[in-house]
This record gives sequence, structure tokens and C-alpha cells, in this order.
Amino acid sequence: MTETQASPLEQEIALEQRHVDRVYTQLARMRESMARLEAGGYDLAGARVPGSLVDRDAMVFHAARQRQILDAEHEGLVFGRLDLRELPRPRYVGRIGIREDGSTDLDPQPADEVEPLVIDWRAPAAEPFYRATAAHPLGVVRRRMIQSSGEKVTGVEDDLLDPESAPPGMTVIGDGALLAALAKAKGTGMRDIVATIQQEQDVAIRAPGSGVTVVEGGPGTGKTAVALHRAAYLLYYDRARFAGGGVLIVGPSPVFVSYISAVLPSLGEESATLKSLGELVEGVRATREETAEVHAIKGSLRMRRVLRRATEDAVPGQPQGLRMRFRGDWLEVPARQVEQMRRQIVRGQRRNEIRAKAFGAILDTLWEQAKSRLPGWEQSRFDEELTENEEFRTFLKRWWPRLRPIEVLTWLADPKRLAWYAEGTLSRSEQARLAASIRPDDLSVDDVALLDEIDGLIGRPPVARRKAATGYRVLGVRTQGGERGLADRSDYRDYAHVIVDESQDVTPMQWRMIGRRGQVASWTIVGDPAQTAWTGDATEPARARDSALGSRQRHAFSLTTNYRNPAEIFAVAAAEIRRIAPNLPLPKAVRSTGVIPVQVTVPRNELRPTVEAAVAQLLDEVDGTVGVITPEASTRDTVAAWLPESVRLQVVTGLAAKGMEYDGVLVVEPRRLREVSGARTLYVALSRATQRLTTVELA
Ligand SMILES: Nc1ncnc2c1ncn2[C@@H]1O[C@H](COP(=O)(O)OP(=O)(O)OP(=O)(O)O)[C@@H](O)[C@H]1O
Repeated sequence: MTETQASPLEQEIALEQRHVDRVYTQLARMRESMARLEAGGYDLAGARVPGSLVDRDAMVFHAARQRQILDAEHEGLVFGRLDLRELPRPRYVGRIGIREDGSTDLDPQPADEVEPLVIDWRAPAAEPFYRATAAHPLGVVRRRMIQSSGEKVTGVEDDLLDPESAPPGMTVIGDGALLAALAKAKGTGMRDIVATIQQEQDVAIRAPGSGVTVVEGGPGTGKTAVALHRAAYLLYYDRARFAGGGVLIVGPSPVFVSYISAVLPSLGEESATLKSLGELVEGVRATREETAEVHAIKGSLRMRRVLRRATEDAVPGQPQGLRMRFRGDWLEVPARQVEQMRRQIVRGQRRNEIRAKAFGAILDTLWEQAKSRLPGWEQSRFDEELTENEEFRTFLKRWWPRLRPIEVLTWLADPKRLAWYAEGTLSRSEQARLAASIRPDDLSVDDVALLDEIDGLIGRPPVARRKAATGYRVLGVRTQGGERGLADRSDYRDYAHVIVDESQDVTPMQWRMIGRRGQVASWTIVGDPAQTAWTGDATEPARARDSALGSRQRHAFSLTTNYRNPAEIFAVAAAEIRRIAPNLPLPKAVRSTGVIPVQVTVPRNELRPTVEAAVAQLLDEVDGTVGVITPEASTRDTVAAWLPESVRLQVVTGLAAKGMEYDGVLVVEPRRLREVSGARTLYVALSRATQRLTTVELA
């Protein structure tokens, strides 16, 4: 086919293909030269030239980082083009920046004067691609989205923003790149949205990297997408600060974390740490959800007092005093005195950090008894001999053991102990619920924040050092004077930026846990208050959040368009939230499919065949994923057993559906879901589908 016979679309595709080909050719060249550079770095190390190691490290690091970026999956490497009024050549926007001279945006001194082959979407020069509108074209005459499959251009979609400045004959093709992107079937993971970020989202993504950025918006408005693209933006904008200090992204559940885990790598960023609320403490991975009542107790700030009292209590089986023979004489500290000393020493202190002090206090007491019988002795000799005595060591270990947070948490399962800790703080029935919910072998997500709180209260023993200038030796532990800060701990990293997704469901105790990890961080907090499942004291979450954030300056953004649900589906979800919040402003669904959601009511004995048939139909109707959302864990397991195994199918509880998205959704027993987790969680469940929604209710 000759160019004259080609349609305008085909001609434009061919035109863009030529540019995209140049980009890929350059990319291939750069890959080769990076591989050579990396190898060169290693050769330099082999040569053992003085100073060469520093050069080698810098060179290898730089080359390796470049190669990692160049090697990333570059589906749709170039996705945008701007024809600007002031620029003779078009400007191309893509996933990474590439220049004809072979430099990328990562190079410290890029050759700025040359218009790059493609600029990184995060660069300031790319901003008009996302921000320009017909009312404010920002110098953009035509904005073009380029669709590709691998290296092949498959389509273009144009917006003519400034018709008056358009040169004669400028072709303008199609509309609806966004709608086309939204209608695509979903894979099992979330995808990036670089090609179609909308203006209000872009403003939040590029908000200043300091202080606190708060992004709110209803279901499907792209809050999670914004949070993740913002992480990529911050890493680009100040890599030394954010990659060095680390970016922590906290989501509600492991299912959610796995759902979003591919987005940053697809943007060429691997360095952020993604964790669910049940995984923030090292070595723990909790997924069990508590009932709403227990969640409200364990999440409440009242737990601080309960835990403080627990951490000041005697350990079970504490020795009843000390009585031992030393050099033929009796040494004795009676039970009451032992306990009195313990209480005095422990008050307001982190008990694991002051073991040496406690041991020293006992030694001092015994020395007072013994010294008149040991003429010519120094206390140091007495201390040394006594601390080598097995009986004495056993006493100390039982009196002041090194405690682990899980042990203290376990004490709460004992109703008598708990009654003492919680007196005046929790009601009798709350105490009973709390005690019954402690299962050390099967931790719940809420337990993790309690463990972290306990960890902060009891501290950790100072690291034993062989040679310390000061301090005295007791059982091989040396005190170092001042207390160790929280930042010393391996899992209390001082992140440079903390992103909290689904923030409306972070409990007050969880805010404290996250706050400990972001003491010097800037923050991004995204959420939707209307979707919260919190049934405890309504003022506490904001209070705890504010104290985690301190006086940092806040920047607030709100998102108003629902990109996920067709209008027909969002209408069902909206009706649910309207029951309890009739005046709540809701986002506007951007598209409509004409497909009305299916609502079925059946007697209990028909539940199973109805669910099976509905799921089969959904799997048939959509190309992507199907989510089955049930009221609680027990129904989830029952329903999951009815259904076939499929990578396209996921069965979750209403709470675990937070933040998730499926092409087809079946909500099982919505009324019961509302009873168990509240209307707001049912609202979440009803707003998960991109194409089809079915509900099955019991008659
Ligand atoms: N600008 C956009 N272009 C294309 N897709 C978008 C855009 N913004 C959002 N989306 C898509 O809309 C869906 C919803 O986005 P996301 O999950 O980030 O919303 P959310 O506000 O976090 O939702 P919720 O609060 O309901 O969990 C996702 O599939 C996302 O990829």
C-alpha cells in the first residue's frame, strides 16, 4: 500500500512508528554501551590502581542503575506527543527520557540544549501533557496519545487544544484514549496509568516532596494510582533523598499489596518498600481480621494505658525473693523487697534496656549485707564472684528476663492479669472480648500494632560490646548510659517518605506504629473517609494521625472522577452510602456501559448453585478478573470451596476487598456484610467492579 492510499490514521501511525523506531534503536545502543561500561568498571577494579575502587564503585553503580532502567519492560515506551506553539519539533513523552547523544534523565549533566528523543513523564517539561486543557492549553496545540503493542505503534488519539494555533493540515484523530484504557480487561495486578494521568491527579502526583500531601476522593478516583505514581515521581525528582532514605508504602492487606506490587517496577522503580499493616513489624506476617468489636478495642488509644501497665508487671513465675549461701554466709532479699525494687526501677523505663541497672541494684543490696563479713574486699570482686554463681544467675534471669513483645501480649489472655491492666480503661465485656481474642500462634493484623507498641515500651537490650570506655560489667552486659533511640532498630527505618493508602482504615494504634517509622519523613496519605470500617471512638483516628504527622505542613487534594465503575454499577454503590450519608458528595463515573447490575434473591438452600452459576457467568462475560466478596472469613472459606480454582478468580471478605478491583464482582449476602462490617464496607464491596456486578441475597 502506498502512502497516498493510506488512511489519515495509518499515515499518522506510520509517522509515529518512525520516531518510535529511532527511540528503540537508541535504546539498544545505550544498553550495549552500559554493558560495556559496567564491564569496564569491573576491569578497573581488577587493575588495583590506587583510587580505582571509588571510581569503579561509582561507575558500576551508575551503569547498573542505568541498565536496570533500560532493561525494564518498556511496553509503550513512548506514549505521548505534544505539538507546542513555541517549539518547531514535537516533544515526545515516555516512561524514561532518552537523548540522541545517548544520555538519559539519570545522567548528572544531560545535554540540555538538545530536545530529547523522548522525555521522562516525570520531568517538568512533560507536565503540559497532563495539565493542558482547551481552556488553558499551556502552549500545547495538539496532545497526542500513542498506543503501542511492544515496539509497534497501533493507534493514536488526539486532543486539539488550541485550534487557532494549529498549522494548516494538522491531522486530529479520534478521541477517548482514556475511555479505551478504562474499558480494557484487568489482569491480576494493577497497571500503571502514565499515559492517561488526568489533570487533577497530576497535580497531586507532583505536589511538593515535603510536608504531608493528603489526597481524598471517592471509590475509583485513582487514589492508589496517584500514590504509586507519586512514589515514582519523588524518586525521580530527588533520587538521593528518597531512594537513599527509602520510601515506605503501607496498604491494608497482603492481597492488596500483591495487587499493586507491579506498578512501580513497571515505572522502572524497584526501590520502594511495600508492606501491609500486618507486616510492619519484622518477622511477623499477620492476616487474620478481628471482629469489628475487637478491632475497635485493639485499635483504640486506650490500649496504650493497658499495655503500659502490662509492661510494668512482674513476669509470671517471678522468684519469691532471693536466699542463697555465699562464702558460708546467707544472703537474702525477701519477696516483698524484691518486688518493691522491681516496681521502683521499672517505672517509666524500658525494662529490657535497664536490665544491667536492675542487676546492679540487687548486687548493691547484697553487698551492703555482705561487706562487713568480707574485710579487704572491693565491691567489684564481690560482684564478679556473685555473677558467676549459677544460683544467682538463675534468680536474675527469672526476675528480670529479657522480654519479647509477644510474651507481654500473651499476658493479656489471662483474665486476671488483664483485669488489673485494664481496670478503669476497658469495660468488663471489652476485657472479656480482648482476652478471648489473644492467640499468640495466630496473630491478627491488629495485634501487630500492639506488638510494636509493647516493643517501644520495653525496648531492647543494649548490644553487648567487648570494650567500652565506661559502664560496668554485669553478666556480660555493659550499660552505655543514655537510652537508645527508636531509630536504632532494624525495622524502625527512618524512611524519607511514607505513603499510607486506604488511610481511612488505619486504626489509632496503627497510626502510632506507622508514625514510628516516619519520624523524619515527608508523607502522602490517601483515603476516603466514607469507606472506613472503624466503629470505635470517631475522634481517635484523626488525633492519632495528627500526632504521627506533627506540625508538618499539609497540602490537600481531592479527586472527583470515578474511573473504575461504569455509572450503572456506581449507582448501586451510591445508593448504599446514601442510606447513611445522604449529602455526601460522590465522584462522577466517567463512563457508562448500559449493562445493569444483576440483583438476585434466593432461599438459603439455593445459595450454592446460584453462586456457582453467577460466578461461571461472570467468568464468561469478562476477559479479566472476577472477585467474589463475602461477609466474613467463614463464608469466604465456604464459598471458595464451591468454586473452581482459577487465576482469574479471587474470593475475599468485605474487609479484604478494600482497595481491590475486579472486572466482574459477585457480592454474596450483602445484607449480612452490612451487619458484620457496616454499610461503609458494603459500599466498598459494591464499588469494586469495572464491568459487571451481581449481588446474591438470601430471601
Ligand atoms: N487517569 C487514569 N487513567 C486510566 N486509568 C485510571 C486513571 N485513574 C484511575 N484509573 C484506574 O481506575 C481504577 C481505580 O483506581 P484506584 O484503584 O487508584 O482508585 P482508588 O481511588 O484508590 O479507589 P478505591 O478508593 O475505591 O479503592 C484503576 O483501575 C486505575 O488504574
